[in-house]
Amino acid sequence: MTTPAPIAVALDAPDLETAARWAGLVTPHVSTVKVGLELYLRYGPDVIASVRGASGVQVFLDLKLHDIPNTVAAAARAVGRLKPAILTVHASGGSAMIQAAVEAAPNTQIAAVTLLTSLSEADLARIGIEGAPVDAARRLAAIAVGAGAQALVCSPREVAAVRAEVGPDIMLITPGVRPAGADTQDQARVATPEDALSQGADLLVIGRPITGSADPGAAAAGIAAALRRVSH
Ligand SMILES: O=c1ccn([C@@H]2O[C@H](COP(=O)(O)O)[C@@H](O)[C@H]2O)c(=O)[nH]1
Repeated sequence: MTTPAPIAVALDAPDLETAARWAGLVTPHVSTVKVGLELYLRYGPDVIASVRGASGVQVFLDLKLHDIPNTVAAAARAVGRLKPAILTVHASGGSAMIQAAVEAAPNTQIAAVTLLTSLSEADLARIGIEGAPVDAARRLAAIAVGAGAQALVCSPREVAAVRAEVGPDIMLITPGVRPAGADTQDQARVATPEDALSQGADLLVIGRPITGSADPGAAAAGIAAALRRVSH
């Protein structure tokens, strides 16, 4: 029996049955399943138990909270009761907001999203984030860790620089992961699973390259095997 790979499969499914089926297929191969806005807004808290299933796989709740500190604290407290292993907030919400989430959900790792991986350098410039994305990612990472975030979400292209900024103890989570030659779809700042891992990511978020496959279990197993080759 091999150790599950450090992959969070994004269960971005249109319905609960599909999400639970995908979770069942991938959990022998991966450490984590991720529930995002699509499922949570449709089904609410029940979705967590459904995808956790009998395997008890770690659940990552990707709600990307972004509001005033009092509101984020209340939201983090509410979902913290569901015991997700990880909950996301936007780092751009600022120190007080991140700290409020950390204090409100003490049994969940708060992961601050630096810059969405769907944004290109040109997109970022249009919203006032000029220059190389890595500079803003590092700045946001430092703010988030200073506010108590135990994890960060960043592009695999920026993960080495973010690691240099925050040190070895912070969990670095990278979406924007595509196997070589795969369609990047709406992702802009991407890398392969092997590169993300070798650049220092602790947990790779992968959705459609697995769930869009005819056999999600086999797709997850294939990427997990490729990652094992990198780490040996
Ligand atoms: O910067 C971010 C933050 C979160 N995500 C989420 O990750 C998955 C990626 O899915 P793919 O199908 O592999 O593109 C998705 O749930 C996003 O909401 C992100 O992509 N980028």
